[in-house]
Amino acid sequence: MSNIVAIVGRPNVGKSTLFNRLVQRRDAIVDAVSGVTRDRHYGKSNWNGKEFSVIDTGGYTVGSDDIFEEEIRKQVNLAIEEADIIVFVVDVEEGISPMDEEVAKLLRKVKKPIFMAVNKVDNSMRDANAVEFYNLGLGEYYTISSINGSGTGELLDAMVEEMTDIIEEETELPRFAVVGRPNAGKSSFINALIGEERNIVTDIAGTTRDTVDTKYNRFGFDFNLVDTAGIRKKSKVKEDLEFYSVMRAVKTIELCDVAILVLDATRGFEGQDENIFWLAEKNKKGIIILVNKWDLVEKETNTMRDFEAQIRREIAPFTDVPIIFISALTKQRIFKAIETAVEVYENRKKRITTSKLNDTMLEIIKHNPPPSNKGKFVKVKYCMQLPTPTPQFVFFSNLPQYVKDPYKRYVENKMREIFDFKGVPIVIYFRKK
Ligand SMILES: Nc1nc2c(ncn2[C@@H]2O[C@H](COP(=O)(O)OP(=O)(O)OP(=O)(O)O)[C@@H](O)[C@H]2O)c(=O)[nH]1
Ligand SMILES: Nc1nc2c(ncn2[C@@H]2O[C@H](COP(=O)(O)OP(=O)(O)OP(=O)(O)O)[C@@H](O)[C@H]2O)c(=O)[nH]1
Repeated sequence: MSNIVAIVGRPNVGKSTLFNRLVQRRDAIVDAVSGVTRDRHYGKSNWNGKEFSVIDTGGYTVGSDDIFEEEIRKQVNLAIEEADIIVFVVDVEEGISPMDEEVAKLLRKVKKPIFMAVNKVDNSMRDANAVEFYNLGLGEYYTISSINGSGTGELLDAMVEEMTDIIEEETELPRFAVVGRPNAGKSSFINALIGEERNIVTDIAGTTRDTVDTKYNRFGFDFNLVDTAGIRKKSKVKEDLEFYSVMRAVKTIELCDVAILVLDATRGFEGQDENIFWLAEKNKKGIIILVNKWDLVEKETNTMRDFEAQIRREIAPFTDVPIIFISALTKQRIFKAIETAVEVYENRKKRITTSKLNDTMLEIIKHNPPPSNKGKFVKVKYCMQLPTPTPQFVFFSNLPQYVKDPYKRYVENKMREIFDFKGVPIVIYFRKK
C-alpha cells in the first residue's frame, strides 16, 4: 500500500512552493536531527495521522521551452500511471493556458483521485477569478495560496480522505528493494543474485497493490524482491526520465523492509544517491549500500577505506550502515551483500526487553544525564521499546522538553553501540511522566 502524491502542472504555477508547504513540517524535523540538506523534489509528510510521499514533477524539466511541453506530457502520463493521487496546479494570475488544457485532457480520463489546485489565490478578491477553471472539465477545485498557506489545509484534508492507512504488512520473508540511480548496476546485481530468473519460486501478485513481489531462495536465504518486474520491464520511453527512476525508488522503498542502495564506484556517492538514501531513512527502512563496479576501480592502498570514509561523512550521523564493495559483473561479494541485507532485516525486527533496556540505558543516563536547563534537572524514570514495525523507543522523564537533539543523538549512539542496529533507522522520543 502506498500513498504517493504527484504534483503536476506547467512551469511557474507554484508547484515547488506547494511542495515545500506540503512536506515542510515533517522535513523540518528530519533536517534538524540529521543536518541533511533538503532534497527539493520528493519528501515524506503526514497530515491527520496519514503518511504520504510527495513528488514535485516540476524540478525535472530541463532544456529549452519547446521541449517543455513534451516533457510535461510525459510526466503527467507517468504520474497517472504510478502515483496514487494527483494534484494539478494551475495559476489564477495567468488564467487557463493551452498547456493547462492539454494536461486537463489527459487527467479527465483518469480514475485516480485528482485535485485541481488553483494557486496564487492570495486574497478573497481572487476567488472570483478562479471560476474560469471549471472550464477545464475536472469539476471542483481548491483555491489555495502556496505562498501564505491559505486553503492548503482544506486541500490536505480532502487529499487524506483518499489515502489509506499505511500499515506495514507482516510478511514471513524479508522484502528487499534494489534502488539506485540509472546505470548504477541494479539489474546486473539482481541478475548476479538470482541468475536471469531461473530461480523464481513463486510470483505473488499483490492483491491490494500494483506491484509484484517475487520470492527467491539464494545462498540459503529466502527473501522477496519488491517489484523487480517493474524494474526490468520498463520501456525505452521511461528509461531516460529521471522522474521515472525517482518514482520507482519512492514506490519500492515504501514497500520494502530493507533498501539495497546500489552505487556506481566510478562515480562516487552523489546527490541522487544521497536523496535515495535519505528517502529510505525517512521511511525508516533498513539500508545497505553496495558500491558496485568495484572491478573498475584502480586499487591502491586505502582506496576502499577512503571511499567508505567519504560515504560515512555524507550519511552522518546515521553512520552505522553496512557498506559493501561488490562487482555485479564478476559476482564478487554477492553472497556477502545478501547475507548483510538479511542481517539488517533482523536488526530492524529486533525487540529489546524493557528490563534489559532499563538496566543498560538508565545506568548510562545516570552517569551522563541531559544538561540541566535554567537550574532544573531532567530525570529519566524509565524507558521502553514501542510495538512498532521499526525500532522506536520512548524515555519517560519529568522535563522532556529540556532534552535537546545532541543528547538524543548521544542516547541513540549508545543504543547503537550496545544493541547493534546496524543499517536501521531508530527513533527516540522523550515523553512526560
Ligand atoms: N502570489 C503568489 N505567488 C506564488 C504562489 N505560489 C508560488 N508563487 C510564485 O510563483 C513563482 C513560481 O513558483 P514555483 O513554485 O517555482 O513554480 P513551479 O511550478 O514549481 O515552477 P517550475 O519549477 O518551473 O515547474 C515563484 O515566483 C513563486 O514565488 C502563491 O500562492 N501566490
Ligand atoms: N565493470 C562493471 N560493469 C558493470 C557492473 N555492474 C553493471 N555494470 C554495467 O553497467 C551498466 C548498467 O548496468 P545495469 O544493471 O543496466 O544498471 P541499472 O542500475 O539497472 O540501470 P537502469 O536500468 O538504467 O536503472 C551495464 O553496461 C552493465 O554491464 C560491474 O560490477 N562492473
